[in-house]
Amino acid sequence: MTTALTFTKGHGTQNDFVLLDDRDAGLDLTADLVRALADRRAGIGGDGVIRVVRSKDIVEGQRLLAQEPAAEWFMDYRNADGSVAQICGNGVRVFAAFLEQLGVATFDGDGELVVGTRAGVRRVRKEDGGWYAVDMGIWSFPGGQTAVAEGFDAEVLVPGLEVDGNEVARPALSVDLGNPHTVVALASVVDLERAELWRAPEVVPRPPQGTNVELVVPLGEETSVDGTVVGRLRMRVHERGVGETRSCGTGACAAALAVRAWAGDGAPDVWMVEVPGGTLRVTILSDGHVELAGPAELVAHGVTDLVG
Ligand SMILES: N[C@H](CCC[C@H](N)C(=O)O)C(=O)O
Repeated sequence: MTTALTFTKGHGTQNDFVLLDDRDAGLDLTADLVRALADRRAGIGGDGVIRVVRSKDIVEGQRLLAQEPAAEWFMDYRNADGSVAQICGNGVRVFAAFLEQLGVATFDGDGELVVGTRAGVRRVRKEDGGWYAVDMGIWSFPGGQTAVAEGFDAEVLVPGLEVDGNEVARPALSVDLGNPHTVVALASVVDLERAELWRAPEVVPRPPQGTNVELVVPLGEETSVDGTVVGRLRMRVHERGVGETRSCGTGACAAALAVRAWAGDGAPDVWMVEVPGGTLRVTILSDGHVELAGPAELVAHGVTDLVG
């Protein structure tokens, strides 16, 4: 006998998720159940599944409770293929919106909501225009200063961008946002659109835990009304454990960090990242953190018999 399972559907710039309220920690979220929920034909459909659980009720959350301020709620994020990922930037914003809808979001005196993830705690603020801004924490270039100086530490073969029938090994820069990313610059938006991301790009050397691959085209800089120089870039992404998605928050951070590194000194710290599902704002902070801002929408609520 199946037990009905309530769910909420949400997205951040069309990176979409099935959200589950597991405040009583009674759900056994198996990889099979994740795949069934995320299936766009036989299930509800999503790039990922997000479970709301108390930090005290999940091992990865318990270790966070020793930190101040404690994150009462933990975002248990899973990719559509059932794999576990450390962090999901678009997902954190949608998770915060879901907590608000459940009536359990506690923004502190500084207007911050602290949530737990497998990559550590993440701090969320709401902006006047309705966007959520998330401190995505400390980032790094796993290839170190050598990779930054040379501009790359990997190569990527992009499907659909062969030259005279031959695959082209394109230089790429690895970026760690708590989850792995590999960023490739393309010469034009025409190439960006030509890439056939229904096939996985090949990354050399192959990262042992896989990687999210971002294809980027820098679009220049502009000066905003407050005088801030803002960079713009366009991006498509092939996500680890999913395939091509319409957006990737940690991927947008990785893309901005790579493009700024390639642009060298004097490049902007604020980037507007155009993804197929919308636009995100990335702000590279002086304390080694990076901030991701963008919308979060909850679009449906329902009951499913898919309980595994
Ligand atoms: N869509 C997510 C990234 C999921 C990354 C996941 N595919 C992985 O295995 O790291 C985001 O907005 O950051």
